[in-house]
Order: sequence, then structure tokens, then C-alpha cells
Amino acid sequence: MEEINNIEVVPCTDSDYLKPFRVHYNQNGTKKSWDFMRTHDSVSVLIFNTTSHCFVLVKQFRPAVYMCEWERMKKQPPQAAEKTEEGASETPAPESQEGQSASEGESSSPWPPASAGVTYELCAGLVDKPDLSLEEIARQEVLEECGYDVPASKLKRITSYRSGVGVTGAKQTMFYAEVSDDNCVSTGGGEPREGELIEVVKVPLHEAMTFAYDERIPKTMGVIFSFIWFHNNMSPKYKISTNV
Ligand SMILES: O=c1ccn([C@@H]2O[C@H](COP(=O)(O)OP(=O)(O)O[C@H]3O[C@H](CO)[C@@H](O)[C@H](O)[C@H]3O)[C@@H](O)[C@H]2O)c(=O)[nH]1
Ligand SMILES: [Mg+2]
Repeated sequence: MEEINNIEVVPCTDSDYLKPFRVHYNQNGTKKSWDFMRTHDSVSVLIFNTTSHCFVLVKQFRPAVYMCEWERMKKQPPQAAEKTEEGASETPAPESQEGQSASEGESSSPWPPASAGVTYELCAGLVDKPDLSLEEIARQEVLEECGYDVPASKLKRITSYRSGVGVTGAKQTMFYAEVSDDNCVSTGGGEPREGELIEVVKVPLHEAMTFAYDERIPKTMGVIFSFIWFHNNMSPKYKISTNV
């Protein structure tokens, strides 16, 4: 699927996306310190297509996930690393950069295949436009990433929560959007100007819970939680309509 090469890891000294800090404080008389990152809050959207009775997810290469997999591979013998990935039916075959040496210097571990960094996620985006409401940002992400044009008023707020409490503490607000094939105006895929390369994937309703708990399919907690939310709150409605 993806072709990832020319990988180079360097220290991050200046970023538009995150800023590391150390906070010193006293807690109940004990002197403590904590390292954290300042990042943007975010929105995510569970999209359900009422025409095909499928959830609409996005699949994309995540460098941070890829680098974690690389670290994990360095600690594990290659056979053992391969074994845990075996059977991930959605995982594409290893690609050309496999076997390429790391350019980090301290180790010559080969890079894992690009598929090791690809995850299934809810359509999501950073809250980086102060003049727009969360609903409006979510609406734009649904359009840019998945190609569905739905009014912001049709987005139902599910809940919000803290993601990465140890590192960022950022807040993510989750919405639910019901769409139909009539709302589909493009193939989505992300904002090309930002270099986004996003694949839109559909998960049929009847496969959703198996998908959610299949550990071989790399995914975010948002996918798992939102499928369970749908199961608890929306399933009776759709069970009736599918059985007619
Ligand atoms: O280091 C970075 C970080 C971001 N980008 C760009 O910024 C865009 C950000 O995309 P956006 O869709 O706004 O955010 P996501 O990357 O989808 O992140 C959201 O979705 C993630 C998965 O749910 C969550 O972990 C995040 O908190 C949430 O903001 C990316 O596509 C890139 O174009 C970079 O180029 N370099
Ligand atoms: Mg996104």
C-alpha cells in the first residue's frame, strides 16, 4: 500500500504540532516533576452509512506507530516479531524498504514494512482553527477525509475524554454522523495540500464487534469505544431496519 523510504530520525527542536515542557510542582508536600507535551485538542467522528449499513473509517500511515513497531522489533528476534503480525488479514504485504538499515546510528535494525505503521481510525482532526466550532471542524474532516457532505447540525455529540493523559492530556470530542450514499460527494482521502494520504474503509455493521476486538487489526481506542457505543445506543434501530 504505502511506500515509505529515506527514513531519518532527528531530534525535534521546533514543531507546529507539539511542544515539550517539564513542570515542577509540590503535591501534598512532595516535590515532583512531570514531562508533558502541549498539543492541539481534537475531534473524531463515528460515521455510519445508512445505505450500506457500514461504518466509515480511515486508514493511514502513522509515523509514531511505525517508530514504536521499530523499537519493538529491535527488542524481539525477527521470527517472534513476525509471528505476532501473522494473520492480520488487512495488513498489506511487506514492502521494499524492509531490510533497509536504520540511519539512527545506534542500531542497524532493519525497518519494518510500512504496513506496521498503518492504523484504522475514526475520521478525526486537530482543533487548530479557533474561529470554528467543534461541530464545524468535525464537518470539515468528514468532508475532507471521507468525502461525505453533512451539515454540522447533523453531528451528534457522543462525549469527550482525555487522550494521552500521561503525555499530552489533550481533549478529544467524539461525534456521531449518519450519512447516506446521497451525501457522498467525493472519494475523500484527506487534504492533498497538507500531504494527507488517507484511505477510506468500510466496516459492515454485522462485522463491527469482531473487528473491534481483533487485536491483529491495529486501531485506536476511539474505534473500539464508538462501536460499543453504537451497539448500546443505536443497534436496536438498525436491527429492525435490516430485518425488514
Ligand atoms: O508532525 C506532524 C503532525 C501533523 N502533520 C500534519 O497535520 C495533519 C493533521 O491531520 P488532522 O486530520 O487534523 O489530525 P489527525 O492526524 O487525524 O489527528 C487526530 O486523530 C488522531 C487519531 O484519532 C488523534 O490521535 C489525534 O489526537 C487527532 O488530532 C496531518 O495529516 C499532517 O498533514 C504533520 O505534517 N506533521
Ligand atoms: Mg485526521
